[in-house]
Amino acid sequence: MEADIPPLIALENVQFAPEATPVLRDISLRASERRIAIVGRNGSGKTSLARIIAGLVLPDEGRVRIAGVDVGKDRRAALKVVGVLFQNPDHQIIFPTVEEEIGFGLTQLGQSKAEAARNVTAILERFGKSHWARAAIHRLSQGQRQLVCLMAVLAMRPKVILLDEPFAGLDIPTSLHLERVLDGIDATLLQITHDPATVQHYDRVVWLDEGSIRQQGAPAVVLPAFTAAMTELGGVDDLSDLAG
Ligand SMILES: Nc1ncnc2c1ncn2[C@@H]1O[C@H](COP(=O)(O)OP(=O)(O)OP(=O)(O)O)[C@@H](O)[C@H]1O
Repeated sequence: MEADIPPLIALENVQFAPEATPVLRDISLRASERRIAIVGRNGSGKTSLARIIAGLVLPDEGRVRIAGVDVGKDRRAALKVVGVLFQNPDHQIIFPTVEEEIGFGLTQLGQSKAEAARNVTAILERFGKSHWARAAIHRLSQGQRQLVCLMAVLAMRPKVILLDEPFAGLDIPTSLHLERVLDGIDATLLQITHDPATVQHYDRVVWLDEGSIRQQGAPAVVLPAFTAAMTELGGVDDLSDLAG
């Protein structure tokens, strides 16, 4: 029976309150769509939610299962089911060369050095970037470093890829290139964004507001409501009223 198939992303009553202040309040989400967006104001809890879904942070209450894996407890299994692309590539790059950076995640998955090297070669070929293998990462532009991070995540073949504002800081041609690359990816994408235009073709939009899900559903329904609310706030708001 279809109802018995667990959803790819399953959150039940997730609460997160570091320093006793609630950041996420009773979040429940069951989703199996291939393209899911998370929108919300600054400080509404989007990145916190992404970190919990990736298993990088444990919630104070509630259950998180991605493809059936308890990502907070089983870190090795979590690496196989969920990958993360942060807004700033420099927050995730740790190695000096492109091949070392991409290879690291693969050896973390348990691949031998030879197997990892084959997979590094394959992903670089797929993106037409074989000549980057020995390149010093710090010499690449921000957009190029972002692409290295994306290749590193894709090489690990996770079922779900979390994207935290992946277009921030990228110029228009680089953004369009990244958008085309993302559109062609098989995995489920969960994208955090402030730009409704980049996710209007998605399957589902989740609107976070002060740590709770205010609305979720089809982009054609949720995005206009979100944009109208943000525009209204923009008319009266000042920076001292930023959420958080
Ligand atoms: N570990 C933590 N300790 C204390 N406060 C935290 C912690 N993590 C997040 N917060 C607070 O939770 C709130 C939500 O932060 P979060 O980064 O999840 O929001 P966001 O929606 O991603 O914001 P933005 O759009 O500005 O990136 C903020 O007020 C932040 O200061």
